[in-house]
Amino acid sequence: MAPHAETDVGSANGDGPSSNGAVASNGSAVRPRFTVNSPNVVYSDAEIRSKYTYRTAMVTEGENGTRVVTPRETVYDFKVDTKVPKLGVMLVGWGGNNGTTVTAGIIANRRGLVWETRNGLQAANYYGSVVMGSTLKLGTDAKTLEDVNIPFHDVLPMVHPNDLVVGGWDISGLNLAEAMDRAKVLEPTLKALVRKEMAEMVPFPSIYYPDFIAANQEDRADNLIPGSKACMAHVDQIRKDIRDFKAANTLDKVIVQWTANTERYADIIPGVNDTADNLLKAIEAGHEEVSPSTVFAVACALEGAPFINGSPQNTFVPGAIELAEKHGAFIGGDDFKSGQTKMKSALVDFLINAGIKLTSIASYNHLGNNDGKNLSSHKQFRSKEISKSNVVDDMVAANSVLYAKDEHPDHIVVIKYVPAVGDSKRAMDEYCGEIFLGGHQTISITNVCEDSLLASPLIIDLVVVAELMTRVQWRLHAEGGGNDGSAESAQGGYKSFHSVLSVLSYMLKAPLTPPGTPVVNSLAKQRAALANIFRACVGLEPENDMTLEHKLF
Ligand SMILES: NC(=O)c1ccc[n+]([C@@H]2O[C@H](COP(=O)([O-])OP(=O)(O)OC[C@H]3O[C@@H](n4cnc5c(N)ncnc54)[C@H](O)[C@@H]3O)[C@@H](O)[C@H]2O)c1
Ligand SMILES: O=P([O-])([O-])O[C@@H]1[C@@H](O)[C@H](O)[C@@H](O)[C@H](O)[C@@H]1O
Repeated sequence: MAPHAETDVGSANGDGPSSNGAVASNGSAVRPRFTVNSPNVVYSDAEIRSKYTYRTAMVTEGENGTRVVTPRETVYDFKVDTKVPKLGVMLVGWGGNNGTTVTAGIIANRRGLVWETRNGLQAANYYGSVVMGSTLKLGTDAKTLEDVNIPFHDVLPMVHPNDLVVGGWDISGLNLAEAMDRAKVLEPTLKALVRKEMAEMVPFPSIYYPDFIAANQEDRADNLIPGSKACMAHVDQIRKDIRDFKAANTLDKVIVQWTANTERYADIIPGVNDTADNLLKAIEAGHEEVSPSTVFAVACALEGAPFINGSPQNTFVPGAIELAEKHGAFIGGDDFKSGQTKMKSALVDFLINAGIKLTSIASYNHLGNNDGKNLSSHKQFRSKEISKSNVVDDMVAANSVLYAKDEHPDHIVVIKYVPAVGDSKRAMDEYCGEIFLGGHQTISITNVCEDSLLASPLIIDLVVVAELMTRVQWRLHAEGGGNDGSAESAQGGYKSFHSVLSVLSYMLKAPLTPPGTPVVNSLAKQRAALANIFRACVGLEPENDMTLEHKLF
């Protein structure tokens, strides 16, 4: 089999629809699973259009130190293209633990595999994926007044992960079956079932600039595009790989995700990576401070392929962000939020919103996979330390009752490499807080889980949501303009969301947001933003949890 093969494309276990309302197969417009009965929502063969009133409140200084709060309404039109594309995902670092695990997981789900474990039979599932494993309240049953919940995946037409065509690059040339063995994540019985297919998959050669990842990775770097620093030939080769992969698999779209080793931070140097033009010139000139992940980001922006960074380094230097904006290409990052940080962004939100003064967080974790090995090098650990450390800042800053300006809880992050525990990440956290009248509360958490089995569903969610966002457009609604497209010219054209997809924040430790806009770290708020933006696209109000129907009668 030729190199760069991918997982085959098939329907969801052959037993029914494979995407939201996917009464049609991949690559054609699909009928939604529900319709919204409102004059603000219009369905056509190819689109769902909604008129949505976004309600916020603006606060100004009033007299005598009071504040004045003025409710504000902005009316938007949203438009969702309901054609679910045939989608490819190209992983940078495909032969790593995450890359092999997510690929095997998709094959296992697509084929509806069941395998034997010491605890009995295990069937493939998408647990840990918000899109595939969680639900969303659609409304209240008109007769019983009970909640009606639907799979998150059904709120809008989305790609089904079973239909993803997976490929990618790796500096290690092992085929995916050998790489899966090296990863030591999956049960032998599952590996046996997917081995044949995985053995036919071989990553594209990749770019390797030894200064950016740990020296201990050198011995696996045997599948390389020649050259050890950034150059336009590397950008061009990556663009060509994307195009070839797209053509070979007759794909409508490709999304690229970095799940390769954590790199060291790149220095931000004026004239080198501070603007789009300077970054392109720096690559042209072979500047040593341009990282491989930034070269991938540049190639994707020029190719118009969404690019998501699942590692903590500053891939998105200012020039890379500006380049994506210029080309209207979508980007998202940084660093998959899989275990310890996910707990933290939920727990700290709870503690501070409960009025408990969090005074310290001590976070340790050790792991023995190749990620841990790479992070045992100081500069790479430093990237991770940064992404894991800023995740409570906004929650602390929002509570002026508990914290004075610039006051922060103590927060340390330690990661150690312990080869014997393999992919099983062990995280130990101690949260200390001050309670009523000088009392103290200490919460200790131990979290043991397979690192790659946590990260793989996030890779899927990031791809599915990012793809959907390429099909959502908006414009300000002009009074008198219809929602059916008839008065379109009078209202100005539709445009896409900002290039920086902060809507992906739920899946990422250090969410990238459009320049100058705030970062939201609270897990609950991140999920609400995701769900409510999707609801707005079908003309539904945000879920408000007031349940007045159960209180006022
Ligand atoms: N697993 C998790 O829970 C989790 C959570 C957050 C972030 N991450 C990040 O995801 C990344 C991947 O994790 P993993 O466990 O799969 O690591 P891994 O070391 O098993 O895999 C990384 C792969 O990237 C390859 N690689 C390195 N540089 C490359 C380059 N320039 N081009 C192409 N391939 C390259 C390596 O050969 C390796 O196969 C790491 O940066 C890790 O920090 C993982
Ligand atoms: O997502 P999370 O559990 O907070 O963070 C994890 C770290 O604790 C771990 O050391 C690292 O190797 C993983 O890649 C991941 O970043």
